[in-house]
Amino acid sequence: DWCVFCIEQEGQSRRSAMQCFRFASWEKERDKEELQVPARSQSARSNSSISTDHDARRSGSECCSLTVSSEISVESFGRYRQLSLPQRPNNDLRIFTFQELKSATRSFSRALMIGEGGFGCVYRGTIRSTLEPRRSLDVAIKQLGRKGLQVITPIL
Ligand SMILES: Nc1ncnc2c1ncn2[C@@H]1O[C@H](COP(=O)(O)OP(=O)(O)OP(=O)(O)O)[C@@H](O)[C@H]1O
Repeated sequence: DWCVFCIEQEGQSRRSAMQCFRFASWEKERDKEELQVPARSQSARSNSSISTDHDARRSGSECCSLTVSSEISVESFGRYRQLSLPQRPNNDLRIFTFQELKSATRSFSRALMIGEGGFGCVYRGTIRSTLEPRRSLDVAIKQLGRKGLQVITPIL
């Protein structure tokens, strides 16, 4: 019911932004486990390390990185509510379903694993550009692992 993600721009500092979003259980029931990725916005602009596929097209970079977990329970994350950002229905975030990310990484195939950090494994994936649907974007998708949750605990 929670997703954590970070967005990174190729060629810049790896650790740039990490935020938590809460997803209501009814959304899950409707297969709406979603990951929100900042698109072009004022707030995104103010953080130069956040990458969007619009920006990617402008900069020539086609790489961004996401972190997602499908296994985190409400119980285990309930105490981290203070980290969540309000859902902003009118924002310009791009939303991915968990299913899309799963497909992009061929069910988080080990063959597509490109690295592992303290919070989980990173996979190479391919998603469609919203601006040009026929265009594919290479992305790095990070899946938050249980080890990652253990890392979060002492910080809070
Ligand atoms: N956008 C990316 N493009 C290519 N490889 C990446 C990308 N993001 C991560 N990786 C690979 O995955 C590895 C782990 O990345 P990750 O971001 O998880 O590292 P970390 O910052 O040490 O982890 P954490 O933030 O979880 O502590 C990297 O060392 C790199 O090899």
